[in-house]
Amino acid sequence: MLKLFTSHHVASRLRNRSSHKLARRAFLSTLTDSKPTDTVSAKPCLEDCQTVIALPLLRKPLIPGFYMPLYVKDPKILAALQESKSGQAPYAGAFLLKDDKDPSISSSYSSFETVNILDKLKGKELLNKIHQVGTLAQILSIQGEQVILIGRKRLQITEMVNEDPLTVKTHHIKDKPYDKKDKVIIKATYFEVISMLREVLETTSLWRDQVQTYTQANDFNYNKLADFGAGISGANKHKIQEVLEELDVHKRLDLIKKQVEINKIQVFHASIFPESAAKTVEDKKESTLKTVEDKKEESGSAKYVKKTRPSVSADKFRERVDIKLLMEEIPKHVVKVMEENFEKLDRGENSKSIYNYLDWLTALPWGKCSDDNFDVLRAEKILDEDHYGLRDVKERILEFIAVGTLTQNPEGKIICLSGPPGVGKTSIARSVARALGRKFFRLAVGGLSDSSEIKGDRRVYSEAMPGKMVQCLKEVGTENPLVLLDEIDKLGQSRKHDPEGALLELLDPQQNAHFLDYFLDVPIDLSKVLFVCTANDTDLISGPLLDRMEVIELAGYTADEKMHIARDYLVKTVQRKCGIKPEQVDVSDGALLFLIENYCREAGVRNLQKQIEKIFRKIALKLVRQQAAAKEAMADLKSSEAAAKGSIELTNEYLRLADVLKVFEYAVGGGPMSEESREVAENFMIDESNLADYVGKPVFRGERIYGQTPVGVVMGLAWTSMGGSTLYIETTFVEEGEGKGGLHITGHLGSVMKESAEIAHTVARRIMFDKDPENLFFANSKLHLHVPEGATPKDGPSAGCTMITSLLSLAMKKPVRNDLAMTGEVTLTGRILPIGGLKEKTMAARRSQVKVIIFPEANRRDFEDLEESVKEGLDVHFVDEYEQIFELAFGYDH
Ligand SMILES: Nc1ncnc2c1ncn2[C@@H]1O[C@H](COP(=O)(O)OP(=O)(O)OP(=O)(O)O)[C@@H](O)[C@H]1O
Repeated sequence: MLKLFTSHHVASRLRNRSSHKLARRAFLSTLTDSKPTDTVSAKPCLEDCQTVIALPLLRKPLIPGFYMPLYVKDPKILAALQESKSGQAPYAGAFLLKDDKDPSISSSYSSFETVNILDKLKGKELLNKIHQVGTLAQILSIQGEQVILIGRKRLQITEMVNEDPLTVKTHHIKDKPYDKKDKVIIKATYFEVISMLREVLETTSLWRDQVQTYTQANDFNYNKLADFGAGISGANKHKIQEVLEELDVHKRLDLIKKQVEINKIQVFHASIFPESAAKTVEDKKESTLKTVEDKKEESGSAKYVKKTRPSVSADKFRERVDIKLLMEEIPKHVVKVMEENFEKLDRGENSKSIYNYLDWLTALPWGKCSDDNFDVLRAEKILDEDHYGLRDVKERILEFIAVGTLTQNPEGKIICLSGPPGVGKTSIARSVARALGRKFFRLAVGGLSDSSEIKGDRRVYSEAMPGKMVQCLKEVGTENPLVLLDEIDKLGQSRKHDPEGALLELLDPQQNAHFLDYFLDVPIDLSKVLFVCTANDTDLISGPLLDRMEVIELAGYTADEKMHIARDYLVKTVQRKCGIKPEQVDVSDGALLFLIENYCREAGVRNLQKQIEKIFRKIALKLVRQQAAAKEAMADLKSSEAAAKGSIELTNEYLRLADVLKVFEYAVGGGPMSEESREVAENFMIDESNLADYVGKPVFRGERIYGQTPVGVVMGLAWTSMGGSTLYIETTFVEEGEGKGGLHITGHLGSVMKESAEIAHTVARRIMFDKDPENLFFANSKLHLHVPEGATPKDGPSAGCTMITSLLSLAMKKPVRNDLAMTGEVTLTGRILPIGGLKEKTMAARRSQVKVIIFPEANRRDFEDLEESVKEGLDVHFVDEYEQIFELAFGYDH
């Protein structure tokens, strides 16, 4: 079931957010484009920017390629920066402050400000306090007091030009050229650093965030790698300044190597000395090096280092959220909570739970949404590309997208895709996400019995975790993913833990804009999430949940549809997944049809897919065996050839093996296949004759038990959550005696079906009496009515007409026509009432070679709405009264 849900709050939330979003877009487009924007279009070549305003940095130097937000309070400086930005040279100089121990300086910035002490220090005094080597920084944006810079080049101050604001003349320093002969060593170090950085990035998500704020990841050379490494290594500011000042590329790479190594050790250290790791470990790094190495050896596991929790100061988290904060993307109440926890870390309260908490809180994609794509034509193409048929479902999804196009707001109901297994519910939801350009997340709610899975744990114990929705947002990295709530009809029951209540809160537009996860303990906005649900049986979904959904039924596929799906989708996908080239295997239509009809009589295509996978796995194995045999034989021949010192003649067998090998190398390695090789390639042709070699003998036992239906047996049609199915109603005579008339019922029937059988007995008796008052069969016969397969529970009223027919057949000793099936509820007066699951029942009848079907008149419209391929070749009758059924079932000539 596909449920597309957006809150009616969405519109207003989007409106509120739109200004931020615009700001974010503008910001990102500037970030990703290092070329000048409109306002800086006349910017001169970097080389010309020699005279710049000097901005002191307190926390760390600005590395070329990285962004840095600043908070500038001095209006004079702001005006100067503004002037630079809109003028010819949108640049400033960023220089690390040498000494930050001066309390007057430290107290002048809040926990989120990088630093602004320009109003405290001026002119020469300031000049003396900053490092002379810094960075030429492009001014990307200025919003109020917030300035965003991106590092471009290294600079060295040569003289002061102006005192207030401090303006300096600089020269751009270049890396030392390296000798060609050093290139090999540099290259080796380069690769070493790359592999170490890879390891570091696996270690912690904190550094991964920093990578995202780097602009030149696609354009790496030795120099840039060293800078990049410095930016993400987590080194302290003095080390980074050292890297900034180091112009020898090899030495710079070496510095990074060392730094990354130290950080890995720091991670390890935090794992074995958690309490001491709480304090700043910078100073301890070098001294603990030895101890850690010893412990590493003791544990004998290098991997251990990777898996452990790094000790970080609040700065790491601050860095993670700095830009989001500047863009006001994080709600104020969350900022407040973050700040409180940062302060706890600053005070040294470095408990695992604070770390964990902040790790989640700061990692959420506050304000970050993927842009919805409401291009209907593109969406249609994607849906058709991924799925055959499913006309109604696709139409409904396109309607939803069309509404989004007109309103720029994907408001709609939650869509619930309901149908038997394997009809494509999950995969269509995935396609919708692809069509809309949203991230996809599948949340299996089947069997879920504890609301904490959705709402998270309270942070009363250290292993507490947030709920699935928070995990989802962190994983997808956007606030507007498409979340598939899979198998919502199988939600577990628990009064105490009430998972349904948690789901209602999640799906309710009134509540989910302020969804409260117990672990996060701050409301989060889930109104932009698009919820889609799936279910096999919507009857099992509780009323309040179902009320919020718009159900779209996926009834199952006809044999013809399955053929298309198998040939055009399943075979191609499975073949690709098994690494087999299309020209190597040909599965004939006949084989596919045989599979469909004799191996997988199901509503969906799940089993069909499994059978096709079986075929291709067997072929893959054959190919691999061939290759191994060919290689072995070739090696043998080569060695005997060598033994004979060239005197051996290549036999035909050798040549054949060599060809097979070439062919195989093509198949496995994807190399070009020569024409010659192609000829000897073993092409696998799968048809009806050899299908059993791949998938075994047909396992399917037909639903049809009787070739010729005997007296007292009639075929009915049933609906189950697995799709439609045929079922027989059998009645037999037990004993006769005056006044002994009665009915014994078996077959694991539910109460409704049992009542139905009693009604059928009464109606059949009346009909018999009307037709032949002399006939006392029902009055004097004890009868037994059974519905095979006795182990399967059955219920529902729709077998009423089938039961009456079965009883009358026995009473008249006349079998019904052989190719007949029927369904319909019957009242005591013999009127026929409508049934559900008409499409599934029709398809089940087709699968059992039924030619004539009797449906209630009230279902005529449902039948007419079916696709032609489902209706084709069937003789369908619609009836209001049982009398009409009597005519159809017994009024035939033998
Ligand atoms: N109309 C279709 N066209 C192409 N492939 C299809 C179609 N319907 C189903 N499939 C394929 O069949 C397989 C099973 O589908 P899927 O897992 O989406 O079924 P489902 O309805 O979600 O089943 P379940 O209820 O068991 O989760 C998938 O590989 C899917 O791509």
